[in-house]
Amino acid sequence: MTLDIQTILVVLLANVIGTAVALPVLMGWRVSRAARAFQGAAVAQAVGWTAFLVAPRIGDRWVSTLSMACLAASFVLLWTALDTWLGKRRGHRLMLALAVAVPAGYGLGFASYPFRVGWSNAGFALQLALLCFALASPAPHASRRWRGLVLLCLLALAVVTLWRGVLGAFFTEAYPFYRATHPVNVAAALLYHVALALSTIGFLVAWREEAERELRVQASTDGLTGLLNRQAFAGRAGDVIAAAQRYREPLALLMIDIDHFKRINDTRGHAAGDEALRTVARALKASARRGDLVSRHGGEEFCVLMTHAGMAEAAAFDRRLRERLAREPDGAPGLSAGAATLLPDDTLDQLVHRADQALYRAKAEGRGRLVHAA
Ligand SMILES: Nc1nc2c(ncn2[C@@H]2O[C@H](COP(=O)(O)OP(=O)(O)OP(=O)(O)O)[C@@H](O)[C@H]2O)c(=O)[nH]1
Repeated sequence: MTLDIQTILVVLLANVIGTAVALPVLMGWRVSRAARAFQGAAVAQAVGWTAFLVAPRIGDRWVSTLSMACLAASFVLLWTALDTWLGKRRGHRLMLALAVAVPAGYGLGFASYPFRVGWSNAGFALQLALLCFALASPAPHASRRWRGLVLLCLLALAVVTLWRGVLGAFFTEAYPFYRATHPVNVAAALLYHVALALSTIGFLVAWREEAERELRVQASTDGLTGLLNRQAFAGRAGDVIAAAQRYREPLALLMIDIDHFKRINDTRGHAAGDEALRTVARALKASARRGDLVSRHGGEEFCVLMTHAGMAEAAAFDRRLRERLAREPDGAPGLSAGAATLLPDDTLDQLVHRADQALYRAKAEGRGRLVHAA
């Protein structure tokens, strides 16, 4: 059986264009930044391949150069998607530099066949290697399966691309034009088919994983302030309390309530009330240490569970919080707070109840203060 490279390339083009059109149709337009970058990469590939395959017919150096620019840009877009899905990746500048250098060198050195083939393929191989590096670098939140699949596809493409570049640059006599039926051309085109299908599946799984992560975050946070919601707080606080009791470590809980919050709503409107809640939430987050749990307990009440902390640390937190709010340029509401420390047999509810009683006393004693539970 002989494989006709012309036919493979036409089918490949149909495949690439079909993928570029199908992705936004299936995924929708209103997707995350990473998913949009992935869709953009598919479009850039489709435009790049179309230009690449029609260029020799028009005999146009600039159409070929445009195709190089599109293909190089598609790798940048894939890198951007990975940078979001996997967490900050290294190599961004090099990726961008290659996306400029590949088409620029190709266009300027177009007259020399060995140079342009060697240059562009070496550049693409390097971009693919950078994508592989991004996939292989640690990413604790992402599944290894889709990363492994995409990594395998891109690594194989990098090897074939480099192989093609070396042949074109240094063994030009033995390596004919990419549309001639040559083993490396057939292998590259077939591999591209498989890699396109498998890596598209891999990227779609990455997108689903992102959506699941987003849902988990939404389910555990308060929409207005971005703090933990009451339910998520209770789940995590239970573990923190159990650990503190096992290792006999001190733990403090602060219940904080905005003073006369109803007045803010009534006099300045609901939007001003919401802004006051966000201001307090920001100050709480900024005043907390790593490991402390900060939640919106409901309405205008907040809760902070401080690890390795007793009454002195709770008082220091309260002071830091008030100082921070006093520095707010647009002013900030007053707060009342109640603090309680963990007893050996406490449950979360008992701890919260004591802090709540202290908060109640703070309100009764005139507001704007911290009261420690007895
Ligand atoms: N803007 C806004 N208001 C809220 C939100 N949740 C609860 N509230 C309002 O918060 C107000 C709480 O009022 P109160 O419980 O009387 O408390 P307060 O006015 O702060 O009085 P003290 O706690 O005694 O100082 C109510 O008017 C609620 O409608 C919210 O998400 N946004």
